[in-house]
Amino acid sequence: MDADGSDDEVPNLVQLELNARITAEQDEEVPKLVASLDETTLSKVPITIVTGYLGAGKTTLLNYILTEQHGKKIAVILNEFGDSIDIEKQLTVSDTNSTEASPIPFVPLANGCICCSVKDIGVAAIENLMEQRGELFDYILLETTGLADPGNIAPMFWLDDGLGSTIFLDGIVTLVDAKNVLKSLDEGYGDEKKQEDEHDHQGPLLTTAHLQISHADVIIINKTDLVSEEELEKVIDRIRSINGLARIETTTKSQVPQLEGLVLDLNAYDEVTDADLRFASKGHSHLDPTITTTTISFPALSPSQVDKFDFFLRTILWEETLPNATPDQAFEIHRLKARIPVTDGCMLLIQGVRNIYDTNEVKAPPSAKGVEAKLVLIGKAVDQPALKESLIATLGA
Ligand SMILES: Nc1nc2c(ncn2[C@@H]2O[C@H](COP(=O)(O)OP(=O)(O)OP(=O)(O)O)[C@@H](O)[C@H]2O)c(=O)[nH]1
Ligand SMILES: [Zn+2]
Repeated sequence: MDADGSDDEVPNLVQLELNARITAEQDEEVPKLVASLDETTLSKVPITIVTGYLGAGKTTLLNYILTEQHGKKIAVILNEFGDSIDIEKQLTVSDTNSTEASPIPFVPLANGCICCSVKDIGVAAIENLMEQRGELFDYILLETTGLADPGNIAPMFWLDDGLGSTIFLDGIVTLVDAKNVLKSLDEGYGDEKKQEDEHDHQGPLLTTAHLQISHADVIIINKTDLVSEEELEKVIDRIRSINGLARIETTTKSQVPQLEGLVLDLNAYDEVTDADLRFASKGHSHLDPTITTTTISFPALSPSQVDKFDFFLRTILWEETLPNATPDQAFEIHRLKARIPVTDGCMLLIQGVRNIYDTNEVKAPPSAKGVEAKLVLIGKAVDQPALKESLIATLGA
């Protein structure tokens, strides 16, 4: 885990101050605290990380979801102080269980969802919260603070099955403020600290906005009411050039047309489909000087090249150097997806975030016959020719 991943201890809960008004109607709908978690019947709960720059519309999205009648039991976790106040103000809060005897800082809502606030985030913390609550939820949504780097958060929740966690990472949704995002990308607007850091290194600016866009599986461009159609097109093009893998949606007031595929059921970390990689492979532009998406295509691997390919990945992700080639510029990989056919009829599906990656070997579908291998990289200087040269040289070595 990298330097920032030090959130191993269970964080303190931030007590929501509730001035609860209990109505008879709500009282009936609010589920009571019952059974504790039963390991044997437990299925894993997907967690979606909702990120986005300051004021982009994260809380607006979560409020929208919490008040909609979608028939789903969603636990919303806020990783910030300010928003607990928003939620308290904006939602009719029922607090049947929070007498002195109950330390649980959840706000149960009329549609079966709950909301709570944590100071720090971590798998243990969230599992504890779920256990405390004694109920199963269909989904967990975690709103990070506006300055969070999702590349540090995602690996915490992207766990191997073997670890027996009760939650799994479904994906990362990044809210973008259509009006301010270009400024944020160009100037690190409101982001002075990052900017100072960047001045120490040379090269184009890497802002929080870049990090939040490059790690996203879904990007919701919000506040479209504040920009013209031309401006919106520019925003979409810039974002697409940074992240060619993410699904992009535009909204006003964070009102997503549906939850499935945009906020829930993203499955962004459990498979790599052809469709996932198709868009990224349509050539790349250089609208953003800092972060870009690039696709490296190469022939299917022979079984003896599989280990060599893995060595290539380990070297670029863990050593941050190129085997058998010299990089022209320092590179930095934020996100990686690959579909690699092997000539023995297997297919390698590879997922990566920062320096962590996971390879799944599946039987290649018939449609994969004669298809090239594709490695998609999102990051800094990932489009330099030396990367492909290194790969080809390593496979041939
Ligand atoms: N004009 C306009 N305003 C919006 C839209 N969506 C949200 N807002 C407003 O923008 C402000 C910030 O929205 P939030 O949802 O609090 O943003 P956030 O990302 O949670 O902000 P932080 O938690 O402070 O980082 C609020 O006043 C919202 O009402 C939109 O589509 N158009
Ligand atoms: Zn917020």
